[in-house]
Amino acid sequence: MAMNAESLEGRMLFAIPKKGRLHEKCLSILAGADIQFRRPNRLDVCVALNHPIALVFLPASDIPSFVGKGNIDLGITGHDVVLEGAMEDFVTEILRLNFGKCSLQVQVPESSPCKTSTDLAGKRVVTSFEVVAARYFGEIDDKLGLKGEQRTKIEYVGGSVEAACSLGLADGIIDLVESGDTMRAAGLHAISTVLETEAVLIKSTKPKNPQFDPIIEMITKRIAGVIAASKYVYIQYNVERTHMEAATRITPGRRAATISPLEQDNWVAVSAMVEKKKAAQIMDDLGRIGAEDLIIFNLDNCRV
Ligand SMILES: Nc1ncnc2c1ncn2[C@@H]1O[C@H](COP(=O)(O)OP(=O)(O)OP(=O)(O)O)[C@@H](O)[C@H]1O
Ligand SMILES: O=P(O)(O)OC[C@H]1O[C@H](OP(=O)(O)OP(=O)(O)O)[C@H](O)[C@@H]1O
Repeated sequence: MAMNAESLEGRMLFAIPKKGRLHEKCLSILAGADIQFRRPNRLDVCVALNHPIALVFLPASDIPSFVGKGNIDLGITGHDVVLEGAMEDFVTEILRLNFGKCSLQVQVPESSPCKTSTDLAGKRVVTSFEVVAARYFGEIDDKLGLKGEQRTKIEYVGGSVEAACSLGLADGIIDLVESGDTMRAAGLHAISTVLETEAVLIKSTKPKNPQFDPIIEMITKRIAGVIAASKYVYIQYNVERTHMEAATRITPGRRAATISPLEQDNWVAVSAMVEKKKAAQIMDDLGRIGAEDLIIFNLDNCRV
């Protein structure tokens, strides 16, 4: 189906990274929020089948400026990408999405004498994040009173940043680190963290189309539910009434734990949402205070 301005009339435009690290997760968020679409091969704009929304598939790095300028109403990208696009005053990060988590770090060869970013000041730094890097080293250079040629030389490369030191192009780099595998394989180590990032849902600070506020709010709530459902599990267990207080200290729930009496005297059933990453530890702790019949349920979706 060819897309024209008419078919987009009255539709809230929602930008999604078209490829790269964030793409797949965004598709599962759209599915979880029940935004249905059929994307014809190679087409970057497609209308949702069940909402007045059009999805626009764009490079993650272009999304902040489109949203910031108001050409697109809503978008998903990385927090790092917002900062690199210098768009933090033009977009509002309405939700953290709990994926695409990594850190932007200053790295040097294992053998480098530079132990801190200050040691690296004045030298050559290669990065794909030239805006963030210039700001970061600009402040250090200012503090050290470095002028002109003495200041840190930031050079942009589009990818394979980790190769720059071994190629003799740089004394250090600024690049994203998740597991650290890329950094270690290149014989580098981190000497400082410039920022922590994760995927974010963004809208314009000054929306051009305020008529879309209600649908943006609805989609935001749905996505928040999808994220919470992936972050939390539901735990249910039985415990003697005398241990109830200790038990609810371990599983206080988001608002409060649900406690129901059991037919068996002096026993209660407790259920509560707990963070998925803490679930194993919580089960150990509950076992220690005598909780029994522990069951963990995954959540498909929720509103919290
Ligand atoms: N290793 C990683 N772990 C987690 N998130 C990451 C990682 N690398 C990148 N990201 C996040 O994904 C965003 C986009 O990174 P990615 O490398 O996929 O983009 P891209 O370079 O625009 O894509 P492509 O290389 O396909 O053009 C980053 O800005 C960051 O927010
Ligand atoms: O710490 P790690 O888990 O190794 O991840 C970090 C790597 O991931 C990203 O690159 P990506 O693999 O997306 O490729 P790119 O260099 O083409 O962006 C980033 O630029 C690092 O190189």
